Amino acid sequence: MKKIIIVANPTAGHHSQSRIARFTRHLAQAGLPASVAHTHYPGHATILARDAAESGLYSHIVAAGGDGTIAEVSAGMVGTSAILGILPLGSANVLAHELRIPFNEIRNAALIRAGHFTTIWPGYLHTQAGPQLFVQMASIGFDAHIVHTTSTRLKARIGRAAYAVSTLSSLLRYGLTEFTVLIDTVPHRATTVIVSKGSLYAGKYALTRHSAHKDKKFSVILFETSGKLALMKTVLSLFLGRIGRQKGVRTLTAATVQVPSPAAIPIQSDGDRKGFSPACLDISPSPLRVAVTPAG
Ligand SMILES: Nc1ncnc2c1ncn2[C@@H]1O[C@H](COP(=O)(O)OP(=O)(O)OP(=O)(O)O)[C@@H](O)[C@H]1O
Repeated sequence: MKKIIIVANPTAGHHSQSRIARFTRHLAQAGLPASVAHTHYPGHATILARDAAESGLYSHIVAAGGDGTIAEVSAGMVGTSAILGILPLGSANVLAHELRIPFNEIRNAALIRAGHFTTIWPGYLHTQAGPQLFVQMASIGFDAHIVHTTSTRLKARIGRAAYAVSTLSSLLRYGLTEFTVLIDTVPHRATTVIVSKGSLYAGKYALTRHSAHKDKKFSVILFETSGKLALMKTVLSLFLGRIGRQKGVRTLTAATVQVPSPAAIPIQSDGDRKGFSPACLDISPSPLRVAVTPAG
C-alpha cells in the first residue's frame, strides 16, 4: 500500500502543527498512513519532495504551506506519477483558492482519500539564478517590487495586510521603468508584466476570466501605464476585479515571455522574491498531477 508524505513549511503564514496533526489523524482513520517532513531552509521542500517521488513509496506528496511551498514541492515531483496534495497553510494560498481545495483538514483528507486529480502545466522562470518552477504566477515590474519590499516580519505579524502596506509605499516610491517584453517573440512595451497560470490574484481577486492551469499557455497581463496616477487606477481596478476593463492594460495569451532588459527590473514568482531581469518564462515540459475534488 502506498503512503502519504506531508512536506510542511514551518515559516508559512498560517503554519499550524495542530492542523497538520488533525489532517494526519484523518488520513490514518481513512486507512492512509502519513508521515510529516518539516523544511529547514528555503528550497529544502524540493529535495524532500524529490526524494519522496524517487522512492516510489508515496501516492501523494502534500505541500503544507502557501504558494511558495507548493512551487518548491512541485519542482521536486513534476513529471512523476505522484499526486500533489495541498494543505493550504500560507498567507495568500492563491492556487488553493483557484483549484477549490478544501481548507478544512477533514474535507481535505477525504479529498486525498478519494484519489481524484487534475493535470496542470506549471511555468518555469529562468533567471541568472537558474530555472525555477512556479505554479500560480510570476511578475516583473511594479507588482514584483511590492513582493521585494514586503517586510517578512510584518507579514509574520499581520499576514496578507503586509502586502497592502507595501503596495501603498511602492506606489509612492517605485520608479516606473518602461521595458521591452517579447510575448511569443513579438515585442511589446510595458512597465509591469504579470505572467499567470491562474485567474486569481493575491488570494481571491479576479485577474483574468480564464484559468490557464490546464493549458500549455500563460495569460499575460501588460501594464502599459507610465504615470503614477494611471498606475494607482490600475492597482485599484485589480482589487475591484475590473482589471480586464482598465485602460492601459492588455491581456494576451502566450507560451513564452522574455524580458531581455539588463536594467534590473524586480521579479517575483508565487509571492517570493526572485531577483531581477533579464528573465525568460516558459511552460514546464512535464505536467503535474494535483489532488482536487471532482468539481475542482
Ligand atoms: N524552514 C524554512 N525556513 C525559512 N524559509 C523557508 C523554510 N521552508 C520554506 N521556506 C521558504 O518560505 C517561503 C514562503 O513560503 P510560502 O509561500 O509557502 O508561505 P507564505 O508566503 O505564507 O504563503 P503564500 O505564498 O500563499 O502567501 C518559501 O518560498 C520557501 O522558500
